[in-house]
Amino acid sequence: MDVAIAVNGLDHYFGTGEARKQAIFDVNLRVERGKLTILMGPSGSGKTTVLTLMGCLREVQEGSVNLLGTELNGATEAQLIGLRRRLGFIFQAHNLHESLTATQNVLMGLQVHGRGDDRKQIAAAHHMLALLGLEDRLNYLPGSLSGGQKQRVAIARALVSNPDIVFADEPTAALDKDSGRTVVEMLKALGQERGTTTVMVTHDNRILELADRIVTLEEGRLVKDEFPRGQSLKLVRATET
Ligand SMILES: Nc1ncnc2c1ncn2[C@@H]1O[C@H](COP(=O)(O)OP(=O)(O)OP(=O)(O)O)[C@@H](O)[C@H]1O
Repeated sequence: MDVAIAVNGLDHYFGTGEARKQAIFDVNLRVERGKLTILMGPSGSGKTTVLTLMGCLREVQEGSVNLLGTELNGATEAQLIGLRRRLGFIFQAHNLHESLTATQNVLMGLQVHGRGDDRKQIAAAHHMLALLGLEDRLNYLPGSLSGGQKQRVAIARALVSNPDIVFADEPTAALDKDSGRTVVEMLKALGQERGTTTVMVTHDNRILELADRIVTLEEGRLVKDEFPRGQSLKLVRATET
């Protein structure tokens, strides 16, 4: 398979000295390019820690994370900056700039990449907002948007740069059933059309059926790895060799 992320023997610790506590234990995972992988598990099982380790948002302490062909354990700051440019992040706390309109917030997702001229960038931002059903909210400030609308602006900001990998932590939590499903269907379509890989942490049972793969963590360990469309882990491993 075409691997976007390969995790091997990943451990992670929080705290120092006597307070040092292991949160992640020997996680091994290969994430296939263009697929939607969901991370599940009880609160405190380590989902966000694994997501942020894979997304270069936390330093890899032990084990290996190979992201888009680059090893993160021991990577230089320049390598990490280069890699982060190829990633999109959608988090629960959407961190929109309150003084910027929806369009301007989405443009932030492009300007850090320094791409294209203004007109093209604005058209891309408007297109992405329209895909998320916000065509009549382009010039609204976050303060005048609902929680679900703000979340969709954050999603547009993450996707507008056409990232190779999208890391999403509870992206549908603030959305009603239909808009939650629409967002996940969009991420799936991006996988099929552009090869975008999505890794998503969710408790939202309503979207599980859309996943290509569901990985379950418990107490920092990977305990289940399922392919809902009947493809078994064994088969995938067999085609790798
Ligand atoms: N910054 C931190 N300092 C100390 N311990 C932490 C820190 N972040 C996470 N932990 C601990 O690591 C473990 C895994 O936390 P993590 O946030 O990854 O779990 P989670 O599965 O994402 O939980 P939730 O579903 O509640 O978001 C927990 O025991 C948590 O208390």
